[in-house]
This record gives sequence, structure tokens and C-alpha cells, in this order.
Amino acid sequence: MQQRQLQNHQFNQQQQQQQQFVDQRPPPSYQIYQQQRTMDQQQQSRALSESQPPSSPPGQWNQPASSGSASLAASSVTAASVANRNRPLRQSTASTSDSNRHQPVRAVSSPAYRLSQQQMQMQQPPMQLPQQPHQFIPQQQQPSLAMDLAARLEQQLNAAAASAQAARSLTHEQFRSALERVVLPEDPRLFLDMQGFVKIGEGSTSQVLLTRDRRTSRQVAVKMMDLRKQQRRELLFNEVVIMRDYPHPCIVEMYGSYLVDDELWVLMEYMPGGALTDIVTNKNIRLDDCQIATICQPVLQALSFLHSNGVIHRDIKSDSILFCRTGHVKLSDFGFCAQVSPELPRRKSLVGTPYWMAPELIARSPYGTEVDVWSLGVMIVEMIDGEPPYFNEAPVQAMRRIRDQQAPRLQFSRPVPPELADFLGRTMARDPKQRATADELLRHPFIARFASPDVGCLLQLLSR
Ligand SMILES: Nc1ncnc2c1ncn2[C@@H]1O[C@H](COP(=O)(O)OP(=O)(O)OP(=O)(O)O)[C@@H](O)[C@H]1O
Repeated sequence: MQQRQLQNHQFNQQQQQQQQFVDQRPPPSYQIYQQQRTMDQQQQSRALSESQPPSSPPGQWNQPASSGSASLAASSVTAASVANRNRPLRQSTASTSDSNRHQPVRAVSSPAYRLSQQQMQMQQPPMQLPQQPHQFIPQQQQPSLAMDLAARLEQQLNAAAASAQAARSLTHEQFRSALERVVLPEDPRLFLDMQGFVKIGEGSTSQVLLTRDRRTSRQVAVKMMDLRKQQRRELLFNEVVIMRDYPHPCIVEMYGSYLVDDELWVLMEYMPGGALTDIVTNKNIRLDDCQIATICQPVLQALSFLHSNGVIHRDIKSDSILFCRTGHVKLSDFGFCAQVSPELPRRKSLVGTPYWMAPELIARSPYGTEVDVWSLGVMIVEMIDGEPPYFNEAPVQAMRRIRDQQAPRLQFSRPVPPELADFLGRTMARDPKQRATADELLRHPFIARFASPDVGCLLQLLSR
């Protein structure tokens, strides 16, 4: 059944591509990119169908009975994660679809690493169209209102999940027209250098390409997300509103978002230093305490800012931390954000990347901004040990351990100063009430003692 859906989907895509060719005649490099993409999708589809265990329904990942209070049985994983869950976690990249793509202008974070970070999301029924379509808020309106929209949509989705009868699906066209109301109206193909596209990254929900904005001559990163391929498409509203409405020096700057056929394109500041993942997974690089503190400081500043605005990132990990050419660090990847407010102070959705998820989130307890602080702790472990705790275990097993056991055992592949050990302990307190806030961590002695006022120590990392 799922195979058939995939085939239909590929067929539709090919049709769309042919249509694009006829109607718009995109320049050659863009065509090559599109063709490559279709080939990649076909490869992925094959991998998916090959890896489905015969006993499990497609896309579902049934869990054994759990010993804890909450069961993981309702969990499911994205297609990419199902396809890759049987692969060794640090397998070479040869078997991935990245192997024959355009040479990136810089190293793309290790595909095997990224692919192993199975992003777990609840399978939710599609959201309902709001009664009045004009409820959707235009791009220029107040940030809090726009964010409320995303929160309302998610709320709506949860409500839909609770009521099977209410779970009527929104058609693709309805969803597209809703999204159309929050993006900019222009066609970015008119001002982007369509011949200059170079792939620089790939996530579970997107492709990221580099090109030039001909109006300003500046380089821009273009994150392209196919509306039809999102497990929780309502989260795409996050991609539009968060970077736009919450500008901060430690958050990647967004220039605009657009709908191009069935894709959402988000144009943003190009971060040529790449992701922190490239550094932590490089066995020849060992981050010292100064470098760790100097990376944590801007991340905490971004989190403090987001949290004070009621935004939970929900996907803090080394992949979400990008480097400027200058060595400065910025937070990115806001696709999984959620809003909390006095009316809705806690969230419940199982969203994030398994090894980085906080225990209360896995346990399906109502959670708040504290989950980001836990994930930051896991990211610090990545910076010390090269990988998060339990990374040699299957995601579900790791999640069960995070949920049920004491704070993760750290390998501590090198001795750490007491300030860092304490800092980590404050981030990875199992009880969210005992966990430090981003503001508290910014004042912690580890940051005070080790964070460098300039980023010279980080520049060394990029030059290697
Ligand atoms: N502004 C940028 N400049 C340079 N590279 C970028 C930029 N944004 C993203 N990338 C690259 O593309 C990769 C994927 O981007 P991103 O993490 O936003 O996608 P995603 O689909 O949301 O991924 P995830 O699976 O982590 O949710 C990043 O890890 C990074 O290597």
C-alpha cells in the first residue's frame, strides 16, 4: 500500500517537473538539481520499502511494553528514520544519496550521522482548516500573532487527534493556500541566480542550497521544503515565522519566505562555517573548555531570548548550530518550535530528535522551555565525547533509557574541570524544576571562566 503511495507520489513529482520545464524553462543547473532530487527520492523510496519490517505497518514503529509510566507504543518515526534505523550509526556515507551529488562549497555534515538522528514525531492526523480562512495572518503582522497562529494550528492538530470525528483532512490545496497567506508574494526565481544553485545541506524535511540574490549580490542559503513530504506540515509555519519575527544576533537571519510550486523556500543568511556536527564528529578535533563555553554562550543567549518570548526550540543539537565565516555561532532550524503562553503554558507533543530529547518529553508529561536546556546538555556531551549518550543504541532503546534511568552516563573521553561538570549537571537534571534556566546558565562560573570574549578560539576550528 505504502509502496503504491510512493510510486504515485513519484509519478506526481515527475509530472510536476515536466510541467515546470514546459512552463518556466528553469536554467540548466536548477534542472540538474531537480533531476538529481527525483533520483534521490527514488533511491530513498527503495530504501524505505526494503527496510520495512514485514510485521510492522508502514511508518509505524511499535515499541515493546515499557516499564515506565508512559508508553512509547504510540510513537512513530519519519520515513527517513525507518529507512535508516538498521544501519550502523557511523556507517560510511557511500551508501547514502549524498555520494554523487554536486560538490558542496563546504563539507556537508556527515550524512550517516544525520541520517542516524531519527527524528521522532507523533503520527497525527492532518489539521483542520480553520473555520474562517481569513484567520491566517499576513506576513507583516505582529510577531506574537503570527506565532499564535502556529500554536493555534498545533492546538488544532492535537484536538483533531483527540477526536477521530474531527480529524477531517485538509487538502493539499487548502493547506497551500493557508501557507500562501503568510509568505511573501514574489517569485524568488525572478531574483535568485538560478544557475548558481549548489547544495550545501540536507535535513529530514528539507534540502538547503546556496545561491546569490541578484538584487543585492549577496549569497543566500535557500531551504526548500516540499509541502507534500512533511509529516506534520503545520510545523512549516514555524519555518516562516520564527526567524522572521524573532531576530537576534545569535539567530540565523531570515530574508524572506516564498511558495514555489509545492515547495516552501526560506531564504536566509548563508553560514559558510557549516554545522557544529562537522566539528564534533571529526575525530581529529577535540574541543577544549574555552571552545565549548564560547559555543554555549551565544546558544544560551538565543535560548534565553526565545524562552522569554515563550518559544521552545525543541531540536537543540549540534546540527542546529551554524558557524559564520568570522567564527561566530548562531542557532538555526526552527522547524520544530512550539509556543507557550499563560493560556497554554505546557506542550505535550513528542517532537525532536531521540537522543537529545528530555525525559519529561519522552514520558509525554506536559513540558516547557526546560527541554531545550536538557538538549543543550546533550549537545555539550557531543562536544566532549563526539556523540550523544546512548548513541550506539537504537533510538527507541535510548529513549527508554533517557526516560527511565538516572542522568545519562557520560563517557568523558577527557578530564573536565569542575565548572564544566557542574554546568552539565545543571543542564541534565532529570527533574525539570531542578534544571537551570538559560539565564542561570549564562551566569554560571563555567561561562564566566571559559567563554572567550572574542571568537578566536573558534576560528581555529574552522581553519582545520
Ligand atoms: N543558513 C545556512 N547556511 C549554511 N548551511 C545551512 C544553513 N541552513 C542549513 N544549512 C545546512 O543544511 C542542513 C540542514 O538544514 P536544517 O537543519 O535547517 O534542515 P532540517 O530539514 O530542518 O533538518 P533536521 O533534520 O535537523 O530537522 C544543516 O545541518 C546545515 O548543514
